[in-house]
Amino acid sequence: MSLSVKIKHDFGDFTLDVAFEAGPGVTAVFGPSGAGKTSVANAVAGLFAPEQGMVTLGNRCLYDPSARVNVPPHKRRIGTVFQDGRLFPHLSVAGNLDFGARYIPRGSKIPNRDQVISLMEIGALLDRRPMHLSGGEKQRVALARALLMAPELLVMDEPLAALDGPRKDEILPYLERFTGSNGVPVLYVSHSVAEIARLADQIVVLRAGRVIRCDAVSEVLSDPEMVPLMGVREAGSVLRAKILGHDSDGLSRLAVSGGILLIPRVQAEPGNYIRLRVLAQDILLSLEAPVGLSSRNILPVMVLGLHRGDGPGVAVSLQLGDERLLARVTARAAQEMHLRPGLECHAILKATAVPRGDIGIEQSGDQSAKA
Ligand SMILES: Nc1ncnc2c1ncn2[C@@H]1O[C@H](COP(=O)(O)OP(=O)(O)OP(=O)(O)O)[C@@H](O)[C@H]1O
Repeated sequence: MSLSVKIKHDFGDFTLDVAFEAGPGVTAVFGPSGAGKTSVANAVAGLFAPEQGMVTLGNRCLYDPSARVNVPPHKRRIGTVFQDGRLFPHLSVAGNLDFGARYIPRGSKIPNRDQVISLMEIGALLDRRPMHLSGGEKQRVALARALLMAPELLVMDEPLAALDGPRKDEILPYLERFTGSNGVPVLYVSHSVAEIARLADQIVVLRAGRVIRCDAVSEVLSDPEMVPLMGVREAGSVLRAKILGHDSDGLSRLAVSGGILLIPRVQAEPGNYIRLRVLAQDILLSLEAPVGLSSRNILPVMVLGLHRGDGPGVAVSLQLGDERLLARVTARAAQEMHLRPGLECHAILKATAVPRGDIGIEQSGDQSAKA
């Protein structure tokens, strides 16, 4: 099932002019505040009718003003999850979960209610009203409700934005299960690079109402040209790694394309795949293979390109096996080391540089989508 979006709308002092295709898996819509992300999500969900354009899902046209087509939100087969949960306050959790079922067309493949409840661990909450739920619990119920509508697409608009840091970390594994287990494509609006690195497969980057990039997450996040938009502290790459084993000293051994990495113990069994976000600022470069260094993570890489920003830093994209790595060094170091495309060198990553929040466990049903 693929989503095709082509919309144009003049808000007066802001023009939205966006076109992209989203395939299976999770497609992030990323951009700074005011770039048009929510307007895109609303146009897809049927909550906003742009002046021109077309929205199609699979072979169904959902919106085409020139042909007077505007399928109402509840008939679009799109599950929505917003920042504030938007649960019905007068219904219990069970009532909220069952609400969407009335709009499921006959013959649809309906998800198993008990399985969804257990996936989101909300079995103990079924009799409660939303006002008696925590922010994280509300979002888990909203996720379950969206899934139980048997949607053909899920639209999530900043589903974690209203939660504080620890609450975000708590709900991210549910989102991973959610996006990884059901095979329904997801349009995920966020301005958080960390969330996108962990959850998304593709990314549509918006700036001032236009699409400036639409590609695989691993490509976009490791592109040095994207660093100004991501923010220098957030810039980094996403690596797919297989857990080889857990050592007795508390480190896990991972195979990444092009080498082996050691990082603090990962909470998943050997054989599983994880995605690892490696920040550009946590990578050192060395022309020679370093000896006598405390870091065990020394990977052979080749310089692909450099991007000089306004500050003292240079973003360096690197080829690591089949993957891309992004490093940030000072312009002075880049000059003195004569860093240039084609140069072979060594990337060094401190084992403790990858925080737990930057590790996503891939769900077994989703290997192909995240490959
Ligand atoms: N109904 C409206 N009337 C006038 N302008 C609007 C309307 N809706 C959105 N806009 C404008 O369109 C632009 C994009 O808004 P939108 O909410 O889609 O951006 P966003 O990327 O989701 O931003 P944020 O991350 O801050 O939520 C903004 O400049 C906003 O002021």
